[in-house]
Amino acid sequence: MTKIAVLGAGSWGSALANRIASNGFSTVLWSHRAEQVEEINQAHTNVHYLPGTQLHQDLLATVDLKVAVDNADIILVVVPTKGIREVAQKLNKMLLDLQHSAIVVHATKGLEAGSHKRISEMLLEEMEAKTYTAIAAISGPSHAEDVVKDDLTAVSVASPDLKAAQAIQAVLASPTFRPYTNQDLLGSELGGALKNIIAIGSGMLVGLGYGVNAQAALLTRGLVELRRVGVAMGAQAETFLGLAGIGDLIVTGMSANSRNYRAGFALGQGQSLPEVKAQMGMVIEGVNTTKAVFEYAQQFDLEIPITQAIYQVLYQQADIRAEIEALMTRPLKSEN
Ligand SMILES: NC(=O)C1=CN([C@@H]2O[C@H](COP(=O)(O)OP(=O)(O)OC[C@H]3O[C@@H](n4cnc5c(N)ncnc54)[C@H](OP(=O)(O)O)[C@@H]3O)[C@@H](O)[C@H]2O)C=CC1
Ligand SMILES: O=C(CO)COP(=O)(O)O
Repeated sequence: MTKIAVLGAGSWGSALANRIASNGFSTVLWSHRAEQVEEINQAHTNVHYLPGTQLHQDLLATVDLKVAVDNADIILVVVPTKGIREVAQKLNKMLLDLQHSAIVVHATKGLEAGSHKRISEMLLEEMEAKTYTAIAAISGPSHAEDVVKDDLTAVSVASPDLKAAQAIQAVLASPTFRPYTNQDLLGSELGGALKNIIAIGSGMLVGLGYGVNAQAALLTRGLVELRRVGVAMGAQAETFLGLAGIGDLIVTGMSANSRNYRAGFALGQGQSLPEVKAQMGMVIEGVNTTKAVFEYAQQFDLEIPITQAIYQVLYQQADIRAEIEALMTRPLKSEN
């Protein structure tokens, strides 16, 4: 029987594990917190990360990484960007000890602070080639809160290895959850990571009281920046018109389920970044990714005025209204 291990029991790891367990696959969710494992196995809930959700009763949680990954066909890594290297190192050691290899797929949406590296680049650096048969990424518009309610969702499963992407597609798919394969791993990862910056900006606009015209302008011009940075990093331009690009930009930029949007909203309402982080209790990936992209664009002289404005607000305590005014009064130019 196909076995799937999911590493990381936050909102998205739990929702994906629940999705796969609901399809009847043997699914083991690894958490580094013993009390959370007990809650999932006994009450079938994960109240902190998915309040009000009843998880599938066959979903097994464990703190033992060996139990999770032993004989797993697919290993899904869903911890925040800053935890990726630590988890990849543990996974690598365990797979070497077990003399086992699997398809390794991640669903994390960020860039590493400092190095500007993508998640798959970090996985490849931390894991020996004999521990994985393929590397892939799940991306696209998919809030955990909606997926656990079986709201209709489509995602992309990206890997240069089409057969691996199809294997992942098969374990996730249901009449309410439709994964598409995509071979542009780089573009899919970048779309998922970079849209978080613009989602913070969209939340700021709504927090300040601006309307849908403003949001549409921001998302559209934000997409231009995503594509510009993505193509400079080696992505295919058309990926940004797909689920991992505009799809995810719409969902995170328009929905109060998004942590990045909610963070921006609270900043727009006048809260400070430390206050917002303390209250969220979940990862806000776009904050570090804004810095990573700001630095990358400076290094390669890319024009990304919206991202630069959001960077100024997050890292230089710039006034949001002043940044908006500066953006709106830049020299007039052609759209393309
Ligand atoms: N939430 C969503 O709807 C979606 C999220 N994503 C992406 O998925 C990734 C994870 O997000 P999400 O699930 O929301 O995050 P959460 O903040 O909800 O949960 C993160 C989980 O990872 C655990 N964790 C963190 N570091 C480590 C580590 N070093 N070792 C083991 N476990 C660790 C946390 O444990 P602890 O409780 O101890 O902190 C927590 O269980 C992010 O990159 C996000 O952008 C993508 C699509 C949808
Ligand atoms: O990427 C996501 C949905 O596709 C989740 O975004 P947030 O991390 O902002 O909630």
